[in-house]
Amino acid sequence: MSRYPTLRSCGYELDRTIGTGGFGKVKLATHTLTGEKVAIKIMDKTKLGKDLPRVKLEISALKNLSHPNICKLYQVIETESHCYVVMEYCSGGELFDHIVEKSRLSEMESRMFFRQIISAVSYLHDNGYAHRDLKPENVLLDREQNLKIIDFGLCAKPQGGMDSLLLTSCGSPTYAAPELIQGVKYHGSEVDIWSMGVILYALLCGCLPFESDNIDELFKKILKGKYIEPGWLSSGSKRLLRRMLCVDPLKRIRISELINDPWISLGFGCPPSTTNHNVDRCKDIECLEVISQYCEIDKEIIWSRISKWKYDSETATYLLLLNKKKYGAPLVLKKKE
Ligand SMILES: O=C(Nc1ccc2c(c1)CNCC2)c1ccc(F)cc1
Repeated sequence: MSRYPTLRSCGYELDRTIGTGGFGKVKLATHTLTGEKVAIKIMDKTKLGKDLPRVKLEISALKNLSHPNICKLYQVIETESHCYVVMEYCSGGELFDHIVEKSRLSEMESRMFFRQIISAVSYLHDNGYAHRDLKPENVLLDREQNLKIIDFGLCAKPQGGMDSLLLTSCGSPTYAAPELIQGVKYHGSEVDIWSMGVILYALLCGCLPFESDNIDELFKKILKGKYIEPGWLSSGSKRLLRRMLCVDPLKRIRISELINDPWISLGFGCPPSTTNHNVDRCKDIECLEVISQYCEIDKEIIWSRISKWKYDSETATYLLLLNKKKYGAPLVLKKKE
C-alpha cells in the first residue's frame, strides 16, 4: 500500500522520488484520468514549522502566474498532516545537470535558454513579483527542452510594488547579490538580475563566477564582484556579464535594457517575448466537451466551476487536458472502473 493513500484516492499513482529539499520531497506521479505525468511536492506540515509560510507564499504566487517558462501548478491537496502541491513534470530535469553534462554550452545554446529566463523574469516583475532565489537548480527543462522556473518559496510581492525596498536576506549566497548579503535594503528586481548574471555565467563557462568553501571568502568575492573571464567568451557576452554582475545595484543593467541588449537578440532578430501569458485561463471548448461527456454534466456548468480556478481535481484535469492538446495527444479520459 502506498505511503500516501490520500494521493491514490485523489486520482494520482505515485512513482519514484525525483527531488528532495528542505521542505520535503518531490515525487513523480501519474494523473490517473488523463495518464499525464506530474511532479508532486509532498510536505509534512508538522515538520514544516517556520517554513509553512514559504509554502503558502509559493502556492499563492503560482496561482497568480501563468507563463510557458514558469512551472505550472495543477492542484493543491491539503490534509491534517500533509500538503501536496501537484506541479508540471519537467522530464529534462535541472538545467544545471544539462550544463555539467556538456561541461559548458555554446553561446547560441546559452542564449536560447537565457532568453526564456528573461521572458519569465520580466513577466514575474511585470506582475509585481521578485523570485529572489534564482539559481540553476531552480531552472528545469521539459521534454522539449523548454525552460521552467520552479521554487517560488522565497518570492516577494512587496506591497508598495516593485519599487519598494526589501530587507529579508534569503536565497543561496552563491547566487545572491552583494546588497542582499550585506543586509542592506534592496530592490527584488535588482537581485534577480544579479542571479540571472550568475546563471548566464554558468551557462557560458560551465562553472560559477564566485565560489569558495569558506562562506566569508565567498562573501568577499561577491562584494568585490571580480570573476574570471575565460578566453572563449565573446566580447558581447563579457560586456553583458559585466552589466549584470555589477556590484552597485544602481549601475546594474535593468530588465528593460536586458531585453533590448543586442547580444540577447543575436541570431534571433528580435527581443525575447514579454507579452502577458494567461493562455491557461482560456475557455477551451474541446477540453470542456471531454470532461462534460465524462461527468455527464453540461459543459457550461463544468466551465462555471473550472473558471473559479480552485486548483482542485477539476482544475488539474482541465489543465492536463490542455497540456495533452498542446502536444497533440488524444483528448481522452480513462473510463471509470
Ligand atoms: O519535474 C520536476 N523535477 C524533476 C523532473 C525530472 C528529473 C528530475 C527532477 C531530476 N532527475 C532527472 C529527471 C519538478 C517539478 C516541479 C517542482 F516544483 C519540482 C520538481
